Amino acid sequence: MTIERDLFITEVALRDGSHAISHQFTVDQVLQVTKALNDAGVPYIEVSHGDGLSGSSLQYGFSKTNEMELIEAAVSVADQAKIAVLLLPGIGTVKDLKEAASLGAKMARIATHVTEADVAPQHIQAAKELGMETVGFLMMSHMAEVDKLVEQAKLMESYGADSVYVVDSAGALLPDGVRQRIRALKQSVGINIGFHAHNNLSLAMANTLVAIEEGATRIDGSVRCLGAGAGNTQTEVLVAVLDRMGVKTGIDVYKMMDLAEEIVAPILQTPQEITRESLTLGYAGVYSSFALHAKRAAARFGVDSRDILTELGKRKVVGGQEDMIWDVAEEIAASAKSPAKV
Ligand SMILES: CC[C@H](O)CC(=O)C(=O)O
Ligand SMILES: [Mn+2]
Repeated sequence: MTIERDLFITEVALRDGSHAISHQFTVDQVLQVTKALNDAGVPYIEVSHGDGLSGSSLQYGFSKTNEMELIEAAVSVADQAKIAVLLLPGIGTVKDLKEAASLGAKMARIATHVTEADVAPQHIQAAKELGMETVGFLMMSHMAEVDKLVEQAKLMESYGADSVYVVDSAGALLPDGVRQRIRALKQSVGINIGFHAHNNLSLAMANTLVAIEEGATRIDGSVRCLGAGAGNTQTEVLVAVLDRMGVKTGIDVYKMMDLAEEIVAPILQTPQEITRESLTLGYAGVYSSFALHAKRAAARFGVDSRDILTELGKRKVVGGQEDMIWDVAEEIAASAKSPAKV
């Protein structure tokens, strides 16, 4: 039976949510969550370290369980859903992609900074050769003007991506910024357009609805908001809202509610909410995955995590520069001890 869908939701809790729980997913958790999502009718489920394949490291945080074991577990219970993996060129390699594909992953999302799509062709082409559906994932999209974003999306299209995503990694975009970006992409590229939100300014749902209004048909969500920072667009809520709007997602609302409550909520160390750190991420335009690192650095150096994040925003620090979090914290602590003379 083919399920009718007006758009396709990718559930990212088992990848983006990895940041929120310091990459501590177990095989058992992944089995339970994936099976329930699959049975609810979610078409794509992303499973990887939070920073993508091979992200497990001192820089980004070590995974409790090897992600290939998690991918294999997810594939074993997903008889309808496709398992997706995220890869950041420079962190993950073509070898990782091959391994994930051999385990049954069917979608590769190749993520680059919004101005650096030109590091993606090799990985996109390798994913296509492996028979995977392929996404160009333009992170920190708020940092690029619309024209630049269009240029980069066209590059992703030229490399063979099936879809291109506007990724609001910092949860910093306002609805009008989403509207302009999705509208411009819709007019300029011929592939599917996707949107990935973070809820740091409590705008994930509103921004996602604007993206859909402007023609995005690939949408990310995280159940119970299990994603970096304040999480992503809450999948079970999105499914309910779209159902009320008459938009077909092919996903069962009650099953989503049940899995959110009974399977995902118990995994959370603390409920996902907009804390002062996550609000600062959106306010200052900082990568959502920096929240926990900044909180730890703040505790270590006895400084305010908001000062660290605000300074990172001013310096336009991007993913891959996590070591800067500690440098900035140390600098703030040092300048507090010896304030500059005026
Ligand atoms: C570090 C990768 C990042 O978490 C990808 C992503 O979901 C985003 O940029 O929002
Ligand atoms: Mn994200």
